[in-house]
Amino acid sequence: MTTTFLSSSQVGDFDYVIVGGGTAGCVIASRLSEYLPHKKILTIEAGPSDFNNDRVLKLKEWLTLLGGDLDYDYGTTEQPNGNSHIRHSRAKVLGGCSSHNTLISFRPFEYDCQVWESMGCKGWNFKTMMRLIDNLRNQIQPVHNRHRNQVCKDWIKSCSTAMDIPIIKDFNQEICETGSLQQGVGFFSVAYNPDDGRRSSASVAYIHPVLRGDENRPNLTILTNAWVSKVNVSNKTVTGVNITLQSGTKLTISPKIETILCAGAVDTCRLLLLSGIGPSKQLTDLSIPVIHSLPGVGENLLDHPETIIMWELNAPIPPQTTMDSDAGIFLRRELPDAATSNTDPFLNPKGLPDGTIADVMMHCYQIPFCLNTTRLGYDAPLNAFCMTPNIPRPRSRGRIFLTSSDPAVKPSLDFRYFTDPEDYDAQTLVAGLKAARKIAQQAPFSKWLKREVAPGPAVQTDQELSEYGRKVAHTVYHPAGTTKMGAKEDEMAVVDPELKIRGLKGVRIADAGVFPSMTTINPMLTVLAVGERAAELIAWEAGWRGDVRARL
Ligand SMILES: Cc1cc2nc3c(=O)[nH]c(=O)nc-3n(C[C@H](O)[C@H](O)[C@H](O)COP(=O)(O)OP(=O)(O)OC[C@H]3O[C@@H](n4cnc5c(N)ncnc54)[C@H](O)[C@@H]3O)c2cc1C
Repeated sequence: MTTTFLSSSQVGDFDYVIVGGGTAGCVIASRLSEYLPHKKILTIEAGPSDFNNDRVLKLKEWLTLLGGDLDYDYGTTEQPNGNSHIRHSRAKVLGGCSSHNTLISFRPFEYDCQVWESMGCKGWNFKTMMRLIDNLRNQIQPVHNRHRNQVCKDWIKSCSTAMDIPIIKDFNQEICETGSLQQGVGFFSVAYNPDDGRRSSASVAYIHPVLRGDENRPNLTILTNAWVSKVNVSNKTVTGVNITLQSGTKLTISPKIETILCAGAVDTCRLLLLSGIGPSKQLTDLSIPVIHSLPGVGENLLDHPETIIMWELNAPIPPQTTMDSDAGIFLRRELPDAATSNTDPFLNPKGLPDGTIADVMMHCYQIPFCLNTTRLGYDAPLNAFCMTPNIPRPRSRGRIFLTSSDPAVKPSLDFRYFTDPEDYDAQTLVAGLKAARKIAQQAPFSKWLKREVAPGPAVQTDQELSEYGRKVAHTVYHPAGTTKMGAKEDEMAVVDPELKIRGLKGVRIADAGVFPSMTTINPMLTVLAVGERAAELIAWEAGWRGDVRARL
């Protein structure tokens, strides 16, 4: 059972404390309680439980959760080259963002792992990542036949013909076999149960079996509706955290062994900064005592920005779907191995060649996904189809920082969208928009289309497309990298390859914040793998020898 109550006599009972019962946090809670049955584990989640809550569990309802009571709903700072109006949804519920996202599931590319290793992330290679992902408990498969509608099928056919690229039956199988995706189109793999349309989120896959009583874990306590406000440090050792229960009661929890921070790429660094762990100048300027100087906290904010092109349809979309975004296309716009000429040493420090792996991606949306187009005056037709070109390996990077020592003030998220000096990011969107138009002219998909709504036929030149594409730019909701993993010599790294915070004992970070660079694809499976890896590393240190391959 989950609980919202903890008594003051229990504060010293636990061996491990996990902050955040989100995507990675649920994996770690489940695995640690399995691997170390004699250790007591406490998971502290700010939001409520998702157990038996169909409002959260029904995947198709995902959009209704955004901006609501289960969303931290972060804004962005002014984005001179992009869109300053983007809202960054982050879930406040057990399962974290895997409880309100679209659960599109991709394995990382071998190239992504090579770049990570080249940045000092020893042991995070493709073989290990594939082993960890093979071990995930989520139910993941390509969109079921019963959820494939005719518009989407026709779109896939037209993508294949117009761009002269293969239809991929199973993207993840392709990644396993070849290490990446080149150009191709197909239905996504999704973590869901096709029989009832419910999520196979981190909480459903890892925690619900315990809550249902199918798995017995007397050593696991899941405290919900409890906010962690501070990480406590003494003599360069994290001694635990301060929390506020739903009742308002404040407690200090002191684990016997370790604290694991899994509050996500925004909230882990928010919590660290408020605790005095981060860039000294920022903290001093805000009169927050510097407990441990770490310049990298909040830097290296990564995301997958996307833009949108929308058509009105001749007829309503047939009802079959998983969550209105069932398929996607991968393209290559740059010459082979173009990444070697990237001049930013922090993005690809060893100049690893990227061959011809995909560098443009588009999701399709079978709904009017018009959050950002209506603001510019475009209409929102009832029957609409959108393509959303995104930048798989973006070159602009931003930062998260505090503007106040008041914990109630949300941190500022400055993504610095489209600020890379080579204009690579904006050009990628332009290439995507042009490809989308080419696909729209191709039967059988073209037969469904009545008119292009946005940007509309008047917008034609590369410059016009770039301007439009950046103005309506949105996020694929993938913030990462703000407490990045890296080598000892990299002073901007926040954690080492064992996920331990530099210079502190008794603490690790395991969430999307540890990504040193962005994965080419949607990150959720990689975050789940970070959770699996963290659990192995922690359990190994405590004497678990369940999988000898777990050693670095
Ligand atoms: C709308 C949306 C759609 C997405 N779609 C996809 C997709 O289809 N495929 C994909 O691969 N990725 C997708 N993503 C991204 C993916 O879901 C995230 O990258 C991933 O889930 C992040 O996991 P995490 O463990 O880092 O953080 P989270 O899952 O966000 O977990 C953090 C947890 O910590 C809790 N927490 C935060 N602060 C505190 C605190 N102070 N005290 C206590 N608890 C706290 C939060 O409530 C939350 O439960 C999407 C994301 C969103 C928002």
